[in-house]
Amino acid sequence: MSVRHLAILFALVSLAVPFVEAVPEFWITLLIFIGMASLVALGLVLLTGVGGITSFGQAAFVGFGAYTTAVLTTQYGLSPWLTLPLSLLTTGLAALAIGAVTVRLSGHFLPLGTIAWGIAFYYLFGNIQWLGAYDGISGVPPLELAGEPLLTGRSYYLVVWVALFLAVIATLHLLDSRTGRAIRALRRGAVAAESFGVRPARAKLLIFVYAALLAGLSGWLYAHYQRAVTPSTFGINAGIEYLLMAVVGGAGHVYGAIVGAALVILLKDQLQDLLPALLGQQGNYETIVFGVALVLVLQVARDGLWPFVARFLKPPPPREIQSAPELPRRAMPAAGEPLLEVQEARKEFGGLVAVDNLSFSLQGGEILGLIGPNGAGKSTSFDLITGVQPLTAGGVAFAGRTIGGRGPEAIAALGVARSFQHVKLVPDMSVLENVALGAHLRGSAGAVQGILRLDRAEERSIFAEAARQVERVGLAAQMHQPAGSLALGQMRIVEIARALALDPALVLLDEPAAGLRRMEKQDLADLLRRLQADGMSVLLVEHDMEFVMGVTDRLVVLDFGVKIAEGPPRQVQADPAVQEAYLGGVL
Ligand SMILES: Nc1ncnc2c1ncn2[C@@H]1O[C@H](COP(=O)(O)OP(=O)(O)OP(=O)(O)O)[C@@H](O)[C@H]1O
Repeated sequence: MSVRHLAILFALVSLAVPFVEAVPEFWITLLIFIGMASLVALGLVLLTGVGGITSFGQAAFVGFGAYTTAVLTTQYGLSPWLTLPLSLLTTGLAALAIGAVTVRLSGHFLPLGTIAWGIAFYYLFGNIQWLGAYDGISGVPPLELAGEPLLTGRSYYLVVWVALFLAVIATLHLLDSRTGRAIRALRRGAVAAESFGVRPARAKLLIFVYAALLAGLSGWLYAHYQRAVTPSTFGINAGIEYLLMAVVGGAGHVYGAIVGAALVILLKDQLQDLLPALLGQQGNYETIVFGVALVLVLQVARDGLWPFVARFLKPPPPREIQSAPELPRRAMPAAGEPLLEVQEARKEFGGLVAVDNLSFSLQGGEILGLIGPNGAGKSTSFDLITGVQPLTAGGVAFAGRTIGGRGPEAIAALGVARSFQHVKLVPDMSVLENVALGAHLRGSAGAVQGILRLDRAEERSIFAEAARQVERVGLAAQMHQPAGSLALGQMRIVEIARALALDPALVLLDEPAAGLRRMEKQDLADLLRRLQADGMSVLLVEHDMEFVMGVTDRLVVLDFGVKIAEGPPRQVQADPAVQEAYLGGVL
């Protein structure tokens, strides 16, 4: 059975539950809570599991959704269905404001930030008199459907679970879209994603707001089910429980959210009776058990429980490549015209001058080698050209435009693509999907189009292009394998395919031949010559001198950040200063 079949079966069975008389009311209540919690956990799967943003404060957004509808229905007499968009709007705006500050935090400051506002909102809800202070708001009206109030658990159950299934479908669609690829790429660090046009702060804010909206929806459902709201439901304890659900179920796996929510809620229900009976006194002991469980899960099964379930299921079939209209191509610069001009570029790291007033130029259709001993400043030069590192002084111009000082996305948009010395692929994404990320800037579909599946035509074109580039670099046989399963040398070639998917005028390749066998190096040299014949320019950093000598038109040699030679390969090879820099060993 495949994941898809299991999901459909599960959906059918769960939607049939309220119609089965034999299911006790008590179970219906538990299942309603599982459904509402799954919505929050689903947001966390995207936010924490996929996007790498650990949030302890998600319960506060449940509170925003719940309080908005409680206030609007009890104090202003609005109909509950009318308050749904307003609850989502309030939650979304709150998330935009909080997220704009939070997602920019790095390392442990980010989860700490979420704890801080998780606690802050609990006290805020509890101290505002018109929100009922710590007593909260009661008398929230029930939802009505076709004029009938949904007062029974069985009728409410369907609303909750239909909302959950719609949210699952929306999240699956989002992940399988241009935006989803960008979000998944971000977890492995922002540099590669940025170099292909993803704006990390924007993408992170997007999933922050998306996760908050799911939490707000859960809060809206909660308010009309419980018919009352109190701040204690939306405190930091609840925030920790939601995170536990996502982690136990398998942060990063959409269906793990439901598994985790079910497990935590069922366990909590049992432990709340069992532990006080065992210990002989009342108390929230289940919180301690949850803490221990979280630590154990992180030790034993970092990916949560879903991968254990998925092991028994048929893996999804490889993505089908359908014929689709080609994406628009960029006009290549004229051969021999100046394309890249590096002017007195300087980069200091503290007291260390990594690149020292470096100037060189590269022409359209040229393959230029940037060589030099270890630590000479080659990779730093790449970072300066592609905007990954800001220049300390000097400038860089590309196709007549100043690019020094611009961000990596803006430079990528002009047609500059690169590979990295330390491979930066998303290991659990297929080779094809990794390469498709390279075409990010050639598409335009946003998150909403992705969720509504209005992006299919563009996605077909992006994947057809990605497949072409994978074939172009000779990795057709590995196209559907996870990128992380390839040998290091092949991963470097995948990075070239990803760079080509951007349709660049200039590709910067950082040690592409490292880890390749002799035949593979020959294939790579042939590929570079074919790219050149197509009008592309290449800036190449490479330690394999035989390869460099065979493929480049010209060389620039760096030593301690300073250019010590420049010219045709044979002339540079004979240069005494270059021989000296390499201690006579390599050249
Ligand atoms: N982010 C950084 N912070 C501090 N120093 C750095 C940083 N990046 C590079 N350096 C230093 O700058 C110098 C140039 O490094 P760079 O990686 O550009 O050299 P390279 O020529 O690419 O070397 P290799 O061939 O070994 O990759 C080195 O001394 C390195 O330690």
